[in-house]
Amino acid sequence: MATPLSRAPSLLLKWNQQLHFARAPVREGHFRKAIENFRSGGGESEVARAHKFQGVQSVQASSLNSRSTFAKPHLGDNRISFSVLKDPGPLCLKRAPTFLGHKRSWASASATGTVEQPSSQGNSQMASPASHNQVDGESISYLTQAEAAAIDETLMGELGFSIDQLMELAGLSVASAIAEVYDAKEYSRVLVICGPGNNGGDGLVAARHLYHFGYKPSICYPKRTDKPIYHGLVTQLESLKIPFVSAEELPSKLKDGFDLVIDAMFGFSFHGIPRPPFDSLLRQLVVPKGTIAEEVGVPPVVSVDIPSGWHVENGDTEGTGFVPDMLVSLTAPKLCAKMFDGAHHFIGGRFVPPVIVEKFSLRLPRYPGHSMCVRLGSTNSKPVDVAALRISYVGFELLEEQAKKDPFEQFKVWFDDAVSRKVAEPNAMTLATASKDGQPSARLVLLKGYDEGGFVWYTNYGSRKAAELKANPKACLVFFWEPLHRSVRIEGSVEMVSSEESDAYFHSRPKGSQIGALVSAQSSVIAGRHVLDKANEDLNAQYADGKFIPRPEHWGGFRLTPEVIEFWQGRESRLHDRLRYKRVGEDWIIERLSP
Ligand SMILES: NC(=O)C1=CN([C@@H]2O[C@H](COP(=O)(O)OP(=O)(O)OC[C@H]3O[C@@H](n4cnc5c(N)ncnc54)[C@H](O)[C@@H]3O)[C@@H](O)[C@H]2O)[C@H](O)CC1
Ligand SMILES: [K+]
Repeated sequence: MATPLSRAPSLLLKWNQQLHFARAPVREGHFRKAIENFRSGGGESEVARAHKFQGVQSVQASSLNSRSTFAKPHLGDNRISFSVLKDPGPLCLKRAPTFLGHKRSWASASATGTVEQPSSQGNSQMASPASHNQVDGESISYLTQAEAAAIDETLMGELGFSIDQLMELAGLSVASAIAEVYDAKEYSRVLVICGPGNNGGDGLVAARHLYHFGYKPSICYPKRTDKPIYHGLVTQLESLKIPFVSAEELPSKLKDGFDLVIDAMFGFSFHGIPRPPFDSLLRQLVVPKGTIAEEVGVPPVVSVDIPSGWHVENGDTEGTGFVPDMLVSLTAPKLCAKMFDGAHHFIGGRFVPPVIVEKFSLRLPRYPGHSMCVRLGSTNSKPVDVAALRISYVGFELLEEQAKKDPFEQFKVWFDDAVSRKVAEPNAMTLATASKDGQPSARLVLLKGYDEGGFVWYTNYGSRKAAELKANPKACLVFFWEPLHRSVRIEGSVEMVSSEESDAYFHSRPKGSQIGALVSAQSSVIAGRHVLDKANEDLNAQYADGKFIPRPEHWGGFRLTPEVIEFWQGRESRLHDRLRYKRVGEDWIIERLSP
């Protein structure tokens, strides 16, 4: 059923920048006539061809069917907005030379757009010029190649910016975004691969900022541009003793020399397919499907503005398989960013003045605080197929001949592996308990010690888990060490640790945590955060000047004495290794379980 006009979704069609539209003075009457022509000409095949012509993947061919109605077309600079009776969704239209009887100007005129739901504020008939390219509730603009270049030109023309300035801000944004995601201690060795244009310049600037942030950058800059700005950037890096390495000197597995790679090869002026040596450099950044980056020696990759080698508007049209882990879009994302489904997408370039925002009808996210970058939500409009989320567990095994006879020794081997592989919180474990009548509950707690006597954690004795353990002193602990594809499951009976043990641990904790234990009546309902803040403030005042804080009676440890410990090692094709240790008297027997 057609939507009543008053509630019609509004639509903004943006004319393709490559067209000659601007040369023809267009009047509203012309447009009306064009639309009529378009409709009476039978839109279907035209639309389908337009879709192909534009190669814009996000636009599906959809026709202006008989239910479509246009009202009050509004002509902007190079935009046309109007209301249409049509379900929300993407729309594309094209009309060939006779469109307006104005052959030269309108040849191959085409337009794409997205039909929006009317805003709750009303004005459903007319889209605001700033409302194009909305995605996923995060309404931001995605730029064509021509728009990106036009924004740059305007910034450096009538707005008086210099390229050095913009590049400095772009490079600083990239370094700031990297620092938000990749810790300088863990990802210190950063390889910055720079291309011949301004994207490469952004990489050189980012490398300098990363150095000052505490990283250890190296630069691969195989095609240097002979211009003063680039000479200056190179001199600045050399003065910091930042090494320059040739493409030939790089290890074939980049992971052998670097913890992180910055791809600053090509930005929005890229065309065609990458020429040497960038073609082979890019191949070194590809993680083949079905493999794990770490195992094929590819460190995480951060792309500046565009994943290099991708078509600026259509993405990885060459099927290179290159997908960076992080993309830092500059000014506004380019259309190809819609196809980016890596883990982190940021925008940088907090210098866009309102006049640019208006001129190009930009929608940009708000930057938090004083930050130079802002994280975007997922731009991937595909719904997550949870059932399809799977990784291949390759590289480890757990065979009987390798396993220790004693499960505590085996646990130590795996726990130490998890620590040395820098698993985040390797001592985090799920503790499952059950009430007396069998209602299970589970939560994460931290292991604070283990030996042959059992596995120990501390908590509030008034909490739900403590109550359940009192009523039913049996529990299960589960560890999951994802990077190693390992899990350990421990079942047994639980008892409170001695008060001496609890005292000793309590007083080893930082003062803030000791006071925290006094503040919280864990699992009880409270009126608001202020209750905690107030109690915390009072107790801090009470125990100022290093005064001894006694362990509250309601706080202490539990120890689980295991009867069963199972070690699970993920293996290929779901044929995992499972070894179960069962206590039999003083000994342990080991059984292999089917995966
Ligand atoms: N407004 C901003 O946000 C700013 C962004 N900046 C960055 O500048 C780039 C665009 O820079 P530009 O110099 O125009 O182009 P590129 O860096 O993309 O590269 C052009 C460079 O590459 C060569 N080239 C093109 N295609 C190929 C190919 N197939 N194989 C090999 N080489 C190729 C071409 O010849 C040129 O030499 C933008 O993306 C941002 O990163 C500015 O720093 C500041 C303002
Ligand atoms: K790039």
